[in-house]
Amino acid sequence: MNALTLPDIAAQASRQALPLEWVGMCGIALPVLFDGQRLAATVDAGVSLDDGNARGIHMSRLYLALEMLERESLSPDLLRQVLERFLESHEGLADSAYLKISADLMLKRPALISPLAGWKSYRVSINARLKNAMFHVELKTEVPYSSTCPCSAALSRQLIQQQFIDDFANRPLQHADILAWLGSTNGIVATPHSQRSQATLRVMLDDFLDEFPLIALINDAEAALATPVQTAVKRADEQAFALANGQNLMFCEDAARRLNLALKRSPGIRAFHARVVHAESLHAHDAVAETHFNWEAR
Ligand SMILES: Nc1nc2c(ncn2[C@@H]2O[C@H](COP(=O)(O)OP(=O)(O)OP(=O)(O)O)[C@@H](O)[C@H]2O)c(=O)[nH]1
Repeated sequence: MNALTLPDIAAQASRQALPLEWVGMCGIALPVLFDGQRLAATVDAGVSLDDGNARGIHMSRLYLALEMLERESLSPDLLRQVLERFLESHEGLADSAYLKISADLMLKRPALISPLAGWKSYRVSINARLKNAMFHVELKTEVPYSSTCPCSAALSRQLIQQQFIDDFANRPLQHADILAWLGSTNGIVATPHSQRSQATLRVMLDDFLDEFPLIALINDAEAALATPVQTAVKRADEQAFALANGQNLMFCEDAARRLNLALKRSPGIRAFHARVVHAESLHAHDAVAETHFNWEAR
């Protein structure tokens, strides 16, 4: 054998003629560009191996095609180009191409009242496929928020009413006394439980979008829930957060319905699936709700 001739096992015939649905690489480290940020992403890249007689695909060709993602900002068109490159480099072997990009997107968020701001990190992934010449792209993200139980709030109010009856029985009601009582611990003898909650959103995008509406999706979800977790917080911000929670008491069902309405109004989305998880402080288990729209059509 000539020293320059390298064995090419992938080019050999397969011992067992069998096509494969997905072959590729998972967890490739890649710095990608999105909305002016450089994100440390991990990428899964694959194709179908439709030629059952071929031993293997050419991993390096997929890997090298990913270089395009380093130079240009992520967009539907860029992902489609990468997937087309996957198929061109596997002509006769593969009919379908797949790409998944996962990263943490950092967004700077202002405080509710004070002139402060801080960063929030959102787990995002973009899942694209080119199959039967059809291009599909799905966005996934996770939005953390706070939820206060409406039932617990009602039960607490009832106890506060009972305390009021006990404390003011047979006494004339004086404005100043009531005001002082409202500011005392007796005026809030019971408090409703709240929980750190998370919405996981998956959306299928309309065809021919110029850019990924990821930030709009996160903003729309946070606006609908009205109680996103905060970054920089002074007492004035904490008080505003308490008010926001009190004005937006939510079971997990309420949160799912809010998201359903918001995502239907959000532009560029043709199908979605939302799952909310309220990490209960009443129980050691979670309260969970799911909702979707056009999702079976994916
Ligand atoms: N198909 C396949 N390749 C693997 C696997 N694990 C490692 N590789 C290696 O990935 C490397 C790159 O594969 P190719 O893209 O076919 O490399 P190449 O033959 O030099 O490149 P081309 O000339 O473009 O085909 C090879 O050295 C393979 O041995 C595997 O499970 N499947």
